[in-house]
Amino acid sequence: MKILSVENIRDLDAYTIEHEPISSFDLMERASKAFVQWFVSKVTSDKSILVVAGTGNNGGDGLAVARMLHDKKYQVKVVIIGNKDSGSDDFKTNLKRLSTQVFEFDSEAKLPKADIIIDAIFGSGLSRPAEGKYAILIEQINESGAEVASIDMPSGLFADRTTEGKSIVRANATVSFQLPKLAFMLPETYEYVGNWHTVDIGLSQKFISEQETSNYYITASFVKSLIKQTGKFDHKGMNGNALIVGGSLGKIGAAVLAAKAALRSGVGLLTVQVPRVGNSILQVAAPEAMTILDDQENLISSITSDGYNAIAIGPGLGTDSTTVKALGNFLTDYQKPLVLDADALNILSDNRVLMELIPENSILTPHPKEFKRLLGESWQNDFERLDKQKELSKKLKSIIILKGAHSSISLPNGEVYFNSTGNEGMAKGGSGDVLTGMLVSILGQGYSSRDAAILGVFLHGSAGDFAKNQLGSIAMKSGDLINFIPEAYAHIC
Ligand SMILES: NC(=O)C1=CN([C@@H]2O[C@H](COP(=O)(O)OP(=O)(O)OC[C@H]3O[C@@H](n4cnc5c(N)ncnc54)[C@H](OP(=O)(O)O)[C@@H]3O)[C@@H](O)[C@H]2O)[C@@H](O)CC1
Ligand SMILES: [K+]
Repeated sequence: MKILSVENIRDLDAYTIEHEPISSFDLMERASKAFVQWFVSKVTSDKSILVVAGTGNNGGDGLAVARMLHDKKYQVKVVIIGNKDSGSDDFKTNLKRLSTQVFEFDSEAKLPKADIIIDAIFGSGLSRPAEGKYAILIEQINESGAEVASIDMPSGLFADRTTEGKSIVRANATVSFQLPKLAFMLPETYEYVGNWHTVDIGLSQKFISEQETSNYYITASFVKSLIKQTGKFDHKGMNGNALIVGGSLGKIGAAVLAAKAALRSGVGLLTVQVPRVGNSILQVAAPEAMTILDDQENLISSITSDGYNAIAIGPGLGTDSTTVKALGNFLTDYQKPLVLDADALNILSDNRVLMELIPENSILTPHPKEFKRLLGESWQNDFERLDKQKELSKKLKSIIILKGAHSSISLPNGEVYFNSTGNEGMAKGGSGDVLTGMLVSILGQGYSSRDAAILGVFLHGSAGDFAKNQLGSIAMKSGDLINFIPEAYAHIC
């Protein structure tokens, strides 16, 4: 699913109005109806509602929503902020059609009490940070103790650039029209956006398909379209031959998690290269995998490269100088895309000349701290972090999976795919090792690096969602993710 800029969204509205054709008022009716449909599925009619409306089209939506909820027997009050006489045409028409109580905002008075506030002050038309009486109103909403549902955007938050200042509505939920906004993907906006949803309001699919964008939101149907069909005459050689290099004394578990995840993700043959200390642990924990033993007892001192379709390096690897040397020697000769995680990334960050040796189209999977080390610098806000991620992907000609809520997958061509699966229960040690195993397994089956990254990240998150459903986010552990990989596959195959 594309994530469009505010300019594109405005043009999309205009195009739909002209070409469907539909009047702007009727489009607003459709949008408001979609919001109301979502709202009534969540909120019972015994709750008191306060709609807080600006005088643009977001405010127009708010007034239409107030009318529709009133018709459905909800108790609704409306507070308007701004000059009604200079409001948008559709705002004015909706004001005329409204028969509920309407108050004008008075910054000296208290807001009427309500269980739920519907926030319709500003949407995508925000042109500057909220100040003055708008900031006072937003603070009153945030302090009210009511649950807040925002229409299209939390008022005061910019959709596709960073918002200076803190006068932003803190919504429990945001219902966005048709497409998600870039701001929804970034951790720093979560406290304002809350849980977000999109509702279909029939904006032109033709126009959307013609728009150029570098930002995408990964949907299940998109992931489904990437899956290769398997056949009756497949044999293990056709499903690839992958190698995982990792483990050191005390960290063999990381290699085990990666190996088990790889085996559950469809690879035909799997070999794990571990220090000698890891041999029996691996052979018992993952008997389907073969092992290659390093000469060293407790760490990796050389890396083999012969005959594999895909290689992952990193889980539990450690950063001993012998291992650093081994990685350097390996990278000097090896040309095919790799999966690089955990200590492999830490070694690269500490030995930056090695970064130039990363093969094109490799997949790097840092969490934010590892990303910062890899980048060698910090960022002011999440939008800047995203730009830096794109730049680093281009520079390294590799894919970077920046892990977190809505993990972002940046490609060397500048595109970024944001993940739609996963949950807070996955923020535990070992979760990244599971992802690495899944990625190398999928890459080994002949998927391109891009498709492997998208598939792996989506399925990993989806396995996490199934695990949370069954076990709860507190009790689930990273090893549990592996048990739910089959359900994640079943969901999209
Ligand atoms: N178009 C369509 O067909 C559809 C649109 N839809 C809905 O329309 C919304 C977009 O509507 P919109 O473009 O009218 O912008 P909106 O967010 O209401 O605000 C604009 C007003 O706020 C003002 N303003 C801005 N910043 C300010 C500030 N800091 N402090 C004070 N004032 C400020 C700004 O003033 P100006 O910048 O011109 O000075 C202008 O007066 C969209 O989010 C969705 O909800 C849906 O119904 C689907 C169909
Ligand atoms: K809003």
